[in-house]
Amino acid sequence: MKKNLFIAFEGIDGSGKSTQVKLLKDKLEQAGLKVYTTCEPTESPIGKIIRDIFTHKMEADHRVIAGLFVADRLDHLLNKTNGIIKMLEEGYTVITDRYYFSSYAYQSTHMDLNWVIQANSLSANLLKPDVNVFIDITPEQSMERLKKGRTSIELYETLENLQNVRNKYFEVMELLQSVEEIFKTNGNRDAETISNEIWNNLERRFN
Ligand SMILES: Nc1ncnc2c1ncn2[C@@H]1O[C@H](COP(=O)(O)OP(=O)(O)O)[C@@H](O)[C@H]1O
Ligand SMILES: Cc1cn([C@H]2C[C@H](O)[C@@H](COP(=O)(O)OP(=O)(O)O)O2)c(=O)[nH]c1=O
Repeated sequence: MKKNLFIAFEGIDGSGKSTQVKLLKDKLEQAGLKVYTTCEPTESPIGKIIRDIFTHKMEADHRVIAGLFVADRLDHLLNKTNGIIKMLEEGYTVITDRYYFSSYAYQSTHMDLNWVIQANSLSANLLKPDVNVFIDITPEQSMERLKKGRTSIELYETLENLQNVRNKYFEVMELLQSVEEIFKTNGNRDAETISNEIWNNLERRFN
């Protein structure tokens, strides 16, 4: 293993992204790599505004939310202290829980997909993931898991919206299949099985 990769996890809410990020981090560290895990919305002040909107502490139009994600993502990449580009330069393998495919899927359920892709083009031109890992679960499974683990339901967490978002993910993955590396995995299996499948797919990419 020599190359340090940038890996993005994608999927609807509750698909198991953070579980899989952790399992992959453990495997990569056991293989001797330095691993930096991160997420969007980020922990930055812009990310905090987004979280406040999602938890209903603030209100904002969907177009404002789309713009905030564009800014949050650019800071995620370019931040001089812990930006993804800096961490890659320092030799870390970087795993992010969500990246621009999340905007393509979630924001395009409320506005034009091409606008969302254009608005994120600065990020896409700066850094494309070596692989986007898409974990697929049904919106019904998602709602089941969210109900178990949450005390409140966030802005986009309704059955109908998650159905739309999942459809958008498939639409945009097809649209961009020639320019993006995408690995799809069935998230309706036990976490270890999914993790092993992801590992089998990723291992060769490090050589
Ligand atoms: N493969 C799986 N099968 C069943 N439940 C899972 C699986 N992976 C994660 N979970 C559970 O589903 C919930 C959401 O998982 P999480 O990893 O936080 O998803 P996400 O980061 O995509 O929202 C958590 O309660 C987690 O324990
Ligand atoms: C990164 C990103 C997230 N989101 C949404 C998806 C989630 O509903 C919400 C919070 O993301 P996240 O904390 O990853 O939620 P979960 O763990 O439930 O998947 O932000 C967007 O709408 N656009 C984006 O670009």
